[in-house]
Amino acid sequence: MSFFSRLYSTFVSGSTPKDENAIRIGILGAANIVPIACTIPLSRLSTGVAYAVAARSKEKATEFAKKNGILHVLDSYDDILNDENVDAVYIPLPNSLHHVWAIKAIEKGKHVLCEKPLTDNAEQARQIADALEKHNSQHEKKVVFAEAFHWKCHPLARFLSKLVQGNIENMQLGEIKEVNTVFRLPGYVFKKDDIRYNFSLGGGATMDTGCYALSASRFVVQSALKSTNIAPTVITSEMKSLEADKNIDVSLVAELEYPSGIKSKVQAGFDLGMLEGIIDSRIEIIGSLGSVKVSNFIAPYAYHSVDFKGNNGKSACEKVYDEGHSTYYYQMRSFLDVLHGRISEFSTVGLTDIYDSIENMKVIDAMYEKAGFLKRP
Ligand SMILES: NC(=O)C1=CN([C@@H]2O[C@H](COP(=O)(O)OP(=O)(O)OC[C@H]3O[C@@H](n4cnc5c(N)ncnc54)[C@H](OP(=O)(O)O)[C@@H]3O)[C@@H](O)[C@H]2O)C=CC1
Ligand SMILES: O=C1OC[C@@H](O)[C@H](O)[C@H]1O
Repeated sequence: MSFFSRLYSTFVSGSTPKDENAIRIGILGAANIVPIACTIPLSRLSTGVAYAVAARSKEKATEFAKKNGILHVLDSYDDILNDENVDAVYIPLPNSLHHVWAIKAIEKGKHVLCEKPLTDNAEQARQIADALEKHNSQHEKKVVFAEAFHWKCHPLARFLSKLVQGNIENMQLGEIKEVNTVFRLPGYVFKKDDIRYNFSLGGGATMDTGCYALSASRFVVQSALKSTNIAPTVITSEMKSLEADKNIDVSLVAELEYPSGIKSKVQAGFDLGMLEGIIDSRIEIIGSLGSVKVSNFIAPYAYHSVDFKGNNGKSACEKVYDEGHSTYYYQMRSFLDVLHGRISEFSTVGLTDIYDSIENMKVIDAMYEKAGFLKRP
C-alpha cells in the first residue's frame, strides 16, 4: 500500500458488508475522535457495526450519525446502555467522564472500548477493575474491557516486541539498559476551551500525550522481560504549566526506573516548537549490543522507521506496514475478534487490559505528585 492509500483508508469510510452476527457498537458522545477511531474502522470491517450514538444534544447526534454512517440515534448515553441491541460501547468522552460511564456500562453487561487515559487517577481505574471483577464473577456472559491504546495494536508494536526479545536477526540489542520515549504536539493545535486544557475534565499534557509515552516505555520493558503489569518508580518529574491555569501541565520530563534496573526518560507535551513539525513521537532503546530509534510510533500508518545501530558498526532499517491499515483499524479488529471469541489473549493483539491500565494510571499519579501538581480530580 502506498502512503496515499494508507491515509485514504485511515480517513475515508469503506463499505464492507456486515456479517449476520456483527457486534453492534453504541457510541457515547459525538466526539471528534469517533470517525478515525471508531466509525471508519467499523466501515471497513464485517465483524462490527456502528449501531447507535447519543450526545448531550439530539440535534448534534442526528447530524453526526448521518455524517458518519451510524444506524440509530438515541436520546441519552443511558439509553445506549439500556438498549439491548447494543453489544458493546465505545467511550470517547472527556477523561473525567470515563470512570462513571465505564462502570455503568459494565454493570449493564456491555463490552467496553474506552479512550485513553483510562481515568483521572489510579483509584478510579481500580474501581473499574472492581466493577468488572464483580460483574464477571456473577454473570455467565463476561464483559470484555479495553483501554484504547491503539498504537499497541499496529504490527509495528508487535515487531518491536520481537525486537526487544532478540528475535529479529539483524537487530540484536542484547540486554536492554534504557528506554526513552517522546510524544509532543504543538499547543496551537488545540483551542483554548479544549478538554485537554480543562482541569475538571481531566486535562493536562501528561494525561493526554504523556499516557502514551509512558505506555510505550512500559510496553518495551514488559516485552523485553516477557512480563505484564510492570510499573517503574518515578525518580524525577518536571512539568510546566499553562499561564492561565497552574493545574494544567503543558510539558513533562520524567526519569523512571524499573524494578529490573532499566532506566527510562519519558517526555510529553503540548510544547512542540514552530520549527519542530506537527508531531514528535519516538522511542529510543539502548541495549548492551546496540540501539534502535523508532520514529512515529503513535501514527505509524502514516510513516515510521525502525533504525538499528549495532556497537559493531552494523546498521539496519525496517518499516512495518503489513496490510497498511491504521492503528485504529487494527485496534477495532482486535477488539471485535476478542468479542467473537476468535482470540482469547489480549497480549497477542496489543489490547490493553484493565490491570495494565491501573499501573499506567499509578505512574501518572506519581508523575503529578513528584512535579508538585494536583492529581486530576
Ligand atoms: N485514540 C486517540 O487517538 C485519541 C483519543 N482521544 C481521547 O478521546 C477522548 C475524547 O477526545 P476528543 O474527541 O478530542 O474530545 P471532544 O472535544 O470531541 O469531546 C468529546 C465529547 O465529550 C463531550 N464533552 C465535551 N465537552 C464537555 C464538557 N465540557 N462537559 C461534558 N462533556 C463534554 C461531548 O459529548 P457530546 O457529543 O455528547 O456533547 C464531546 O463529544 C479523550 O479521552 C481523549 O483523550 C482523543 C483524540 C485522539
Ligand atoms: O492520539 C492522540 O493524539 C492527539 C492527542 O491530543 C489525542 O488526545 C491523542 O489520543
